[in-house]
Amino acid sequence: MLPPTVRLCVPAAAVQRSLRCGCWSQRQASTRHPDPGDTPTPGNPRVLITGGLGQLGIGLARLLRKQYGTENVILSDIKKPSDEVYKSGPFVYADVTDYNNLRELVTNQRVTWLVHYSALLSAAGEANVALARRVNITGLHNVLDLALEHSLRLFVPSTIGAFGPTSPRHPTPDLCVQRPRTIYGVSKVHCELMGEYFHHKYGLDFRCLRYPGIISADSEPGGGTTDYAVKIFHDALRSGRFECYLRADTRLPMMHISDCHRATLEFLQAPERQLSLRTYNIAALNFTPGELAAELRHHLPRLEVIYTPDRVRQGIADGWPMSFDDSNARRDWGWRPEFGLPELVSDMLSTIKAQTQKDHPRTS
Ligand SMILES: NC(=O)c1ccc[n+]([C@@H]2O[C@H](COP(=O)([O-])OP(=O)(O)OC[C@H]3O[C@@H](n4cnc5c(N)ncnc54)[C@H](O)[C@@H]3O)[C@@H](O)[C@H]2O)c1
Ligand SMILES: C[C@@H](O)[C@H](N)C(=O)O
Repeated sequence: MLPPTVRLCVPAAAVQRSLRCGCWSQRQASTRHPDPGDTPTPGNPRVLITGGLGQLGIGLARLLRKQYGTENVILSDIKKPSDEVYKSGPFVYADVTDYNNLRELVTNQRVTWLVHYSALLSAAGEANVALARRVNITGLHNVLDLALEHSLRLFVPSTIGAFGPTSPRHPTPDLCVQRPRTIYGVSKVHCELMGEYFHHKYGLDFRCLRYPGIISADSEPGGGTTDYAVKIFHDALRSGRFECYLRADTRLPMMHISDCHRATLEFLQAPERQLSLRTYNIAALNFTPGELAAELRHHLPRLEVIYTPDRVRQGIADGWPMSFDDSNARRDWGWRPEFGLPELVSDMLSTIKAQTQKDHPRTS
């Protein structure tokens, strides 16, 4: 429960900001208007996903829509959706750096859960630190204020990138030294701490999972250090050759996208009394590029991989965890991954082949 002074104080700050920032009506054109529909209840939330057109958002929306109904899950982004996404359910333009834009959306659509996916990932952040600060830090402040003002359940993912070279790396526990050396990592530690602070001080229902590198077949990664583990599948099938920007022995925690989406849903649904932490590591597997290539060669024996380490991404990976200790998530809310390395590789290959067959029926 918020103390009365805080309840009064947060909306006042929001109103001041809304006066400074102006309005957002020019963006209505790109909106597939959601139907505000049934009254949201704790068992039937109304969910807004920010940054929803990246690697993770569309798949999570699909899962949440199965559970809570298509009209109750609104995807948003600053990018234009494909026809398929646009037709699949509600989509609205939302720039997370624009507080008024978000506030109007949350109010008009009676949003009760906010999944905040907008971010610049690790490599993209190093390439544009100023933009990463704006999207990852200002954007986060906007959603935290909104979540507090409207009593939302707020889910924000963190990452293996929230740790740095001085953290224990093999395995990395939930609670330990966190001194990341990327703007991405710094913004995620800031997020973890701000969310937990708002939870302890004002009772905000803040929930955060530290995701490993996520591997998906039908959505592209958006500028991270772990992207190689997606691209290798596409190049292996297309040309039988892959040039890797990490050394063969660079071990990182990874996860199949289905496990990531299921973990997110299960964590969002977990009763508050079961959560002893607000930020949890989740793990599935960890491997090196060399081990991934060896597993791929069980299917494609002639695969050729050459290693040309990229200074920036190798530097980032060298300071990240090699494996994650997720025992708290397993104990508190029953987290269990399903995909090991052989299952992940088989699934990626068959999904990409099926996709290619669908897109180019004569060439495959
Ligand atoms: N994919 C992974 O391996 C991974 C691992 C750990 C954590 N995460 C976290 O999960 C979340 C989603 O990751 P993803 O892989 O889908 O990222 P992504 O880079 O693929 O997508 C991010 C989306 O944010 C959008 N965006 C950028 N600026 C914006 C703005 N001003 N307003 C609104 N949207 C904006 C982009 O258009 C993009 O669609 C991120 O917070 C990321 O840190 C991802
Ligand atoms: C690990 C994760 O946060 C993201 N895939 C990145 O490499 O930046």
